[in-house]
Amino acid sequence: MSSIIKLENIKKYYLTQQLQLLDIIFRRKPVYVRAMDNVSIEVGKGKILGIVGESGSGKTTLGKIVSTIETPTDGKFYFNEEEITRKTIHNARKHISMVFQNPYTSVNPRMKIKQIVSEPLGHFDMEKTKSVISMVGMDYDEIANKEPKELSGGQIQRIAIARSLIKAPDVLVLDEPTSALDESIQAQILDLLLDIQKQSDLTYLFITHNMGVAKYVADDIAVIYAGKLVEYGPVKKVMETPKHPYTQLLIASVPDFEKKELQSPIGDVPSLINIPKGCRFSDRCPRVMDICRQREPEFRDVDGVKVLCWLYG
Ligand SMILES: Nc1ncnc2c1ncn2[C@@H]1O[C@H](COP(=O)(O)OP(=O)(O)OP(=O)(O)O)[C@@H](O)[C@H]1O
Repeated sequence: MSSIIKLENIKKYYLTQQLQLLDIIFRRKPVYVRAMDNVSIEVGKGKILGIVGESGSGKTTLGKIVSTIETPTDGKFYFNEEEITRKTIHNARKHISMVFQNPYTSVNPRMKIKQIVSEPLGHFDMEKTKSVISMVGMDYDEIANKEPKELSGGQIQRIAIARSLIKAPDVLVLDEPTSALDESIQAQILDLLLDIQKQSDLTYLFITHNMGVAKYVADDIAVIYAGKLVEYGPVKKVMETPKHPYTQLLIASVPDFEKKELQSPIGDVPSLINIPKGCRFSDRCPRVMDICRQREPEFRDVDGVKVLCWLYG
């Protein structure tokens, strides 16, 4: 399978504060947030990769790197098997688009809907604007001259999706595209996204904190914890026999008939400034062993799924 997106050992470290003159004089070391550490993933054309993890685990950082909004601190990123460098980034940008979580903050409230949708083109193109607005199930004549405040959250998210499609991208990075919406609307938007993906043979990186949503949409799942990929493989295998204790906790938190709402696993993602020694999940892991607090595990292939856990040697 040839990949359209490939990340190799990607790191993203954010400086917590710019060093001031006094810091330099007193030789204070810069402090970094290690939002992403050695992440490698690969997505085939026309596939959906679900990126799952709790708040603060680094999902948006990964999405921003893939959509070229952020540059990695280290590692390699290939688009259509061509490495992204300063020279090639402009070409990749034309083919990758991102949809953000909050529809109200992702569009300019003072613009008309037709301007919002056509803005990425740099000029107004009525045919293209009409076409993408119809792709998201809306009527151009009805909404073109309206402002965002006249639309519901679900309608604005449809507009944000139309806007992301206007340059006919090959890849969409969808960052929690339904989390800010009412439950009844969430399913409609998920189905719309799946229809568009099939019609246009798009590739999706679908970021979500909800394993249930990932199961519904994705071909493969990448589970991220504290900036590290901890489990990565085909959705069926990951959902049916989750290997990593963190993946098991995430799956247990999905609502079912007894549990009506998504419940966060107990505890918090550790600070990404003072990373704990050994496995980053060891403080919360129900199956922790001595070695987990001493040394970081390495990836193992277990039944076609990559797992970062000492339980598997
Ligand atoms: N520009 C930045 N400067 C400093 N730290 C940042 C920056 N962007 C993200 N971070 C930090 O990186 C870590 C990962 O953040 P990220 O937004 O990628 O996580 P997330 O899994 O998407 O969480 P959420 O679902 O809450 O958005 C967090 O600790 C966050 O505070």
